[in-house]
Amino acid sequence: MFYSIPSDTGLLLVLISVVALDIIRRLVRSSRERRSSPLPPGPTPIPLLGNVLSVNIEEPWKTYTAWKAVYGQVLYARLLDQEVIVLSSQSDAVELLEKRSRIYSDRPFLATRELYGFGFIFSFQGYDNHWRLCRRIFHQTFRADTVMAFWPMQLRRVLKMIVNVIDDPDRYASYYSTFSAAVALSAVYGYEPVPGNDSMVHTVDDFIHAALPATTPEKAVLYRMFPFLWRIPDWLPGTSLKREAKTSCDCGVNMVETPFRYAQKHMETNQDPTFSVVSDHTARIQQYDEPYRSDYMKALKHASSTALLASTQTTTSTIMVFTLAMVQNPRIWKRAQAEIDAVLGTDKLPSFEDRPFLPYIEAILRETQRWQPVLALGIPHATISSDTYKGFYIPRGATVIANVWAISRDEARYPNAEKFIPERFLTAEGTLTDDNPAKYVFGFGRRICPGRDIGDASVWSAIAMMLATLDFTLAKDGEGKDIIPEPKYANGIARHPETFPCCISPRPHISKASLERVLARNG
Ligand code: HEM
Repeated sequence: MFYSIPSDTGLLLVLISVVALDIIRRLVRSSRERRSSPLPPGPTPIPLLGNVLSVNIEEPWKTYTAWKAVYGQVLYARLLDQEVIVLSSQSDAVELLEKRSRIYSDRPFLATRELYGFGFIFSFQGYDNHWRLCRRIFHQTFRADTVMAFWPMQLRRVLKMIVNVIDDPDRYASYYSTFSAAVALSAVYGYEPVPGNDSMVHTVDDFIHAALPATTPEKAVLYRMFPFLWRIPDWLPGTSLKREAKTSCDCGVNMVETPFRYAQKHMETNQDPTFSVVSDHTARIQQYDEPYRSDYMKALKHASSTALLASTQTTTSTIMVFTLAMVQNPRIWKRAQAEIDAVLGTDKLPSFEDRPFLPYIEAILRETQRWQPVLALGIPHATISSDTYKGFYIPRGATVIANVWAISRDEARYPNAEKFIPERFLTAEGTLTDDNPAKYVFGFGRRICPGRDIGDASVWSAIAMMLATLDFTLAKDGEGKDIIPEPKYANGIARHPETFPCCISPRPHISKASLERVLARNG
């Protein structure tokens, strides 16, 4: 793992010692700060490394969930010098991250953030004025009562996605990505990508691929433990980390600037530009003077590119999870189709006004969010000051993780939690229960996902429209035998099943031509 470290072992030992002393100094300081209350229970740490070697790096949520069984719902671990509090119940997450949000709304230091050009992603930004401004921009365009302006565009983009899937079913996953990127590009920049090979969609993909290695915990640990790696001169052999980081920075700049330039040009040349985050806020910016105007412009660029990134991965991953669940459970999509046909008939496609009358579709959406949460540990928070909770000491600067995976796997609340069972969200009368996973899969408190309303609308429209128009069956091998999908999960920015073989085809009364007619009628 450390093959790219320079061969000067003497220098290396000195530097490791410096890092080790630094860890000891910080641990001594934080233990002095500790008063009478004990830390929450947790696994026994080993000197310096803490519990880092006991964590499943690929799927840390599984380690934390296993620890919950031993140490309880509020536990403490140490990863190198990083103190971590894991909250494995919704009520503790609400109590701390929401009710005490003035303490729990910071983000932990991410060693790879600046190095890999993530500085613009405000999801990782500390709790400061720049974050507040980005958040306000988001809220003004994406709050629950304004996102309805995007509904017609979202329904149109879903239909285009379904037409493409009918045309070329083997590439379904790539059409899901185009759909998610198209909604974000349209809502944020007023840009309508072309299907297949759109250059703007590529700017997002390029950044994700370049930046992905840096999002792995191993890389963050590497840089945290050996910050001098970044200062290795370029001429030394084995400086691939630096090259990787430079590519990521270049792609990041491209992702921030290219769509933004497009949006500005579009506004200059159109009397009536499409409503979007950029058009909305470029108008608002005019009322301010410098230096606030420059701060606002910077925040607008950062909020816009963060929206593009945050929405693309999460939406695609959720639709992938839904598809897997449907292919594995034909009974469920057949029941959903029966509900749609009973409520709407077979001549009409679902729209948002129909949503309250389709509880089974809603239950499928909830179960999709619960069954395989795409952000299994949310995004970690950090404490701004120390705190005491349930008699335990919570240190200042601790990383605080809401373990969404553990919440979704609580057998008392969700019997047979590994199974996909939408009925768990329905009463005996067929109405929805009060349990809504949206209350935990979108995070908590002041950092709760600000794109949740538009994200929810994208996912609902995709699920409802796909169920109304498509059948989901097992693919066949060369001998005509069913291929049972055994999906592997990719744990990148958002967790999702990798593409798996399946057969997605139009329902008997649906054809590509009939959907194209609907699209033509709706512009
Ligand atoms: C559709 C599925 C989505 C899921 C499951 C999801 C989930 C989450 C979660 C768990 C967080 C962390 C919340 C916390 O720290 O407590 C988050 C943050 C965030 N999400 Fe989403 N999200 C989704 C869609 C979107 C969309 C569509 C957008 C943009 C339009 C978006 C933009 C953001 C941003 C900007 C943040 C960072 C907020 C901050 O740090 O203050 N998300 N999301």
